[in-house]
Amino acid sequence: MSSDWYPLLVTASLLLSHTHSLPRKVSTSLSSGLISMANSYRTVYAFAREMHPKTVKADIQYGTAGFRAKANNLGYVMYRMGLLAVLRARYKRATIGVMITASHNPEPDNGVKLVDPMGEMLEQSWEKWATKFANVGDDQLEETINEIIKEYDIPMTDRVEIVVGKDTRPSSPSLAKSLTDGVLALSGKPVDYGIVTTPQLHYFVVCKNTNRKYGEPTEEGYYTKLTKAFKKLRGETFTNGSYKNRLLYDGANGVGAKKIKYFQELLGNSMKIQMYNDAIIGSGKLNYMCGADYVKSQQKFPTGVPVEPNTRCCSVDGDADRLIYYYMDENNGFHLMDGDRMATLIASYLKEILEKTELDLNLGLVQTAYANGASTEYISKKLQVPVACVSTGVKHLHHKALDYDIGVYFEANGHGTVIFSSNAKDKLTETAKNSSLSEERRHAAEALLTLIDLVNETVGDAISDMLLIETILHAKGWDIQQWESAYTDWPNRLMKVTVQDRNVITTTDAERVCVTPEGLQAEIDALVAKFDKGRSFVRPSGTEDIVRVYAEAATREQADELALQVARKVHEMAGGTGDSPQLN
Ligand SMILES: CC(=O)N[C@H]1[C@@H](OP(=O)(O)O)O[C@H](CO)[C@@H](O)[C@@H]1O
Ligand SMILES: [Mg+2]
Repeated sequence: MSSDWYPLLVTASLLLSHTHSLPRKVSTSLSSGLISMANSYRTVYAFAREMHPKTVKADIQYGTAGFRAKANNLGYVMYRMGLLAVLRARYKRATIGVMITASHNPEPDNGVKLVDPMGEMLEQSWEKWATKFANVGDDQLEETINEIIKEYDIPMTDRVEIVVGKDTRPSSPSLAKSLTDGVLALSGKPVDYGIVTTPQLHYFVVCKNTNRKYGEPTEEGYYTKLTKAFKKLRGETFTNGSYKNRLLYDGANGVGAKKIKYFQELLGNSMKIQMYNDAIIGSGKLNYMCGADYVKSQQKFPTGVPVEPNTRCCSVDGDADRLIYYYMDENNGFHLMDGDRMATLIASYLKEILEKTELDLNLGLVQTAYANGASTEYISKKLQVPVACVSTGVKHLHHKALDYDIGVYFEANGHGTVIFSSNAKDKLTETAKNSSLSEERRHAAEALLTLIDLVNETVGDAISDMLLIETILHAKGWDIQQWESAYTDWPNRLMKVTVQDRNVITTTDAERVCVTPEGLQAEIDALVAKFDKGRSFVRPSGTEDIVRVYAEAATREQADELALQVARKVHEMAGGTGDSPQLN
């Protein structure tokens, strides 16, 4: 297939996209001169590249969360992702999303990830194309575009929409401009939603690709859908038993702080959310000593939130797709309620309500190897809900959760959601409508249907998850201590090891078994065997240039010691750099 025609479009759209900044007269003569200029398309194409030239020699890799780097190194990557998004959209004949964010990373960083038509992360087989697009020289870009068009036989005539969102980082607007230039260069139609949370962006993409069946593709549509469901489930009584409808909320000085204001307004008295860490009114920096990642990884109370003993608090991360709950007890003891806790609470509640519907729908929970062993044991043995373990990264969890009628998935770091199959939705709708069934069955089905509207099924969504957790605690009449009492976490420790090349570590069995370097797994097994309740695994990070070591054991000291010994083994056998690992 010849694709020699597309530079014509490039010429046209670039001229059009840049004419807005030209004086009217010049602009008109440029537009009318398009055809005669067709032969000089290469110059125009080069002009686009000159505006976004490749500035970094070193290769970067499309990882677990797309590309992440220092923001000032990302302009050309954005431009190229704009090109790729259009190609992907044409191939899928659907709207594709692009989110500009570096999530929980520091403010000077930024990043980009593509969102597939049904809200999934970019399909794995295209990750290598994303990596290739980002790394080829400017002069190979055109050839690379031709190559992908040929490989997938991409129809290049459709006018496709690319939905763009960004977080609050100061670098985001100019990066969005580079991205948009890429979209326009291939005659795509960029739809810029401005500053939104990552899960809002996923929601817009799905709304558009389902012809609005999933909801209205607007911010207002999103707020209305979630708050309406929340209020319906809460009913007229806002407190219940030990449950109080007051929550301290840490917005991480990011988009999560901006957007919670709409919820505060729409929820009225049904839920009192007291927001802290809003950079707009305070002076705090994005994710700095606050936010979900800080709280989870440091196991510390964030700055900027007042310490009130035994009061329920939560933190979201920089793009509001992760959520962590916690509280401080009266002895200043910090208690963390992470993704495993949320997953088990949600799965247990869904199981309860599902039983009342008497429907034959299968419910399952998906975790990664980082899930605390106590949570896995509790949910599989006590609650008898099947648990699957998959590789790190939301795409793996989401994919596995599709195997169930109701699939709950969470990473321990607080990223997760629930997805419902169309079979589940159909059966619930039938049951809710069937007047010959008992009131209890019908009510349970109706409650579950409302709950589906409260959940952002497209991706883990901190605010939607928070409303879901609040709904469940309200229904059970629980305070945060009652929620915590379900099980006791095994002490655990996460460590990082720096090595020359992290890819020398390869794994299998959902990353729980190390395949190379040869002999390392046997060493880990021997170390684990020395510890009571010991468990440990190692894997190369997908977002940082390090190897992660995880260890669990019966006591804190033992967990620390096991992690340290495994980390030292990794350092020794996998080309460690710098000093031998130490506990910090
Ligand atoms: C142990 C851990 O928390 N790993 C995180 C981290 O991935 P790594 O591949 O471990 O760097 O970032 C991912 C993207 O945010 C997230 O999905 C994952 O859970
Ligand atoms: Mg995030």
